[in-house]
Amino acid sequence: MLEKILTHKRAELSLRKKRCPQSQLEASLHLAPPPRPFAQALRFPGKVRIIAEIKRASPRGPIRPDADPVKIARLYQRGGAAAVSVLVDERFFGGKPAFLRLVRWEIDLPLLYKEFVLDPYQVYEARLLGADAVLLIARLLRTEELRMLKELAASLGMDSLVEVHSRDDLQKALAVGAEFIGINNRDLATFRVSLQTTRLLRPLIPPEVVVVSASGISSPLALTCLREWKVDAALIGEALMAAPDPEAKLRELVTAAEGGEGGCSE
Ligand SMILES: O=P(O)(O)OC[C@@H](O)[C@@H](O)c1c[nH]c2ccccc12
Repeated sequence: MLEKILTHKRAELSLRKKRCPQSQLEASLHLAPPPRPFAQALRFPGKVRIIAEIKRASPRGPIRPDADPVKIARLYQRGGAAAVSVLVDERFFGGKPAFLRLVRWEIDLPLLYKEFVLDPYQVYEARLLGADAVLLIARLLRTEELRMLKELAASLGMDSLVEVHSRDDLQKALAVGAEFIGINNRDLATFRVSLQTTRLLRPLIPPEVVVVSASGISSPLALTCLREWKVDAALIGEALMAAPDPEAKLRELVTAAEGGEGGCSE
């Protein structure tokens, strides 16, 4: 599946570059709303902050296919999210780049451009749409590519959330000096999810790095564990998007993330 996504993404990119060349994106950057700090908005020792994700579908199928991204963004802001992640991939995740621009007008929270970023073109696009951070998946990029994209994002005022799933990925992230790391509990090739990925990789990350745990987080108990493991933030998509009342679900999770009762029994 991952190969299929990447093949499609490369074809899509070459088409989009023809329609709107990178030079045009670069020339329009002055029109973008100014970038805001993303990673630092998540630092709250003793608490886990929540990055709520707007995700209408996943490669496994539809989640909330007709969801209005603007309405969901408003619910997320009201429900206590610290930041919002917007899926922009259309083919596999039901997103659209335009969602990010619409959400940027609607709410004040920092925004993450959630995409399979392979090319500088996408980093310029992210900024033009109003993103404050971009996702860079270590597994998909060589160390030098990762470094180059991270530096480009920084030069445009954005943070890079470097996503890791293994020790090899983490080594790459640390080699490029990532100060913002996302541990993906889901293996992108097999879709298997385990919170243990966070438990195992967290201690290998230096304390000054802002750490996010992503994927498969759906219960107050999971948040209690993440708090015990000293993770700064949890990135949550499906559990919120699939809930009958996403705002109520978010409030329930925020309460646990800020220090509810009970210990982690994982
Ligand atoms: O819906 P979940 O299980 O809460 O997961 C959210 C997020 O972690 C997931 O959407 C994700 C993590 N890394 C990605 C890379 C590309 C696309 C999507 C993702």
